[in-house]
Amino acid sequence: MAEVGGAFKDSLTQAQKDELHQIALKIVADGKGILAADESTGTIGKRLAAINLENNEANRQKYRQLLFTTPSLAEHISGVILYEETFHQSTDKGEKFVDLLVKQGIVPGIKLDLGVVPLAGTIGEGTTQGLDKLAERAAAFKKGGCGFAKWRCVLNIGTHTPSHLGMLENANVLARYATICQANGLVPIVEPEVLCDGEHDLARAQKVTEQVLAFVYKALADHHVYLEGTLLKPNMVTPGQSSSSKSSHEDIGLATVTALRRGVPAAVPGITFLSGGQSELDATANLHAINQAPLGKPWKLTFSYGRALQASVLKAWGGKDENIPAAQKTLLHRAKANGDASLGKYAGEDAAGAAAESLFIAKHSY
Ligand SMILES: O=P(O)(O)OC[C@H]1O[C@](O)(COP(=O)(O)O)[C@@H](O)[C@@H]1O
Repeated sequence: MAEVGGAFKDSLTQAQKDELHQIALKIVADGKGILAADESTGTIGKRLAAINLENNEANRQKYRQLLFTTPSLAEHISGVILYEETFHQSTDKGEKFVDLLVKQGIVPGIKLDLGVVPLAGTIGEGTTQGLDKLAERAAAFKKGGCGFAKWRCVLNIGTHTPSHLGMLENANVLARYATICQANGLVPIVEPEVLCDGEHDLARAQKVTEQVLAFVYKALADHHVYLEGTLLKPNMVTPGQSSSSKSSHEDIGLATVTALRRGVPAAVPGITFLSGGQSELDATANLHAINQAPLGKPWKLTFSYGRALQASVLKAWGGKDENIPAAQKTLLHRAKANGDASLGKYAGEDAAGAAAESLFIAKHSY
């Protein structure tokens, strides 16, 4: 298509679109989801501190090696998001992590954003930086074997937030990132995370999520983003962590799918939720309830969890070599539970152990 309405020049060839669409479909294949292992150095430091390990490059490599060498990982994991340092790392035997993942049929992805910075003139809101030289970086990661990317924006619910400016700016930066990714052959995962900090109830969380999604998809349309070659990584709609009202998994499933149906075009192939500090068991049960919600769902609904896939793995490992097989077994167990939940076929499990612990950290600055 050369020009439409005199103002649009399609910048992607059909072959580019087909490639992006195929990658997106592979990531949301039935019963599979994403392992978000892209914690930046500061964030992984907090995870390692919990098991008394020093946050140095050797320990970060050791931990990521444990994750990526898990036998049968690809049964329920279709994509892994990497941090830049991890992208350059290899196993002890010298195999690049990226190659190891590709060999297993897992699509490697890369976190392209460079973190949240304050948005001047707002009440504590932020925007996400990293657009400078983004095309060059995206091209290099594509060449190095990545098939997708991630960019996280953060919005918070308060009496006066998110503001119009906060929603507009974050939607726009996500759209700019998305076009740059697509031009360079990477499927952009668009992540507008509405944090669960606060006393708000389920209805407010739903309304804010709907508004944020409306801004995001308006911006993606304005920037001519090819939706079939994107994925969305949203929060689930839950009451605020400090809310006095508690909601059932079914309520959360219904509120989440209702908000998504109002804001996410059917052209988007898949929605891969973040876990946002929910306990492992809640994140799995809520994903199951979302897939069970009695409403039409034109997209795949699966997981892209960081904490809710890794918390009990870290505990089982504890930094000790002899615990690696047990930790890998734990990862496989959680991946399977979430894979089942993405099909609405999670049978539940014992609430014992680490999986039931809340992973929420108030005012968590990433
Ligand atoms: O602040 P960072 O280091 O970029 O990490 C943010 C984390 O948030 C996520 O987007 C979602 O993680 P959770 O599932 O733990 O909420 C991860 O992909 C990522 O590791």
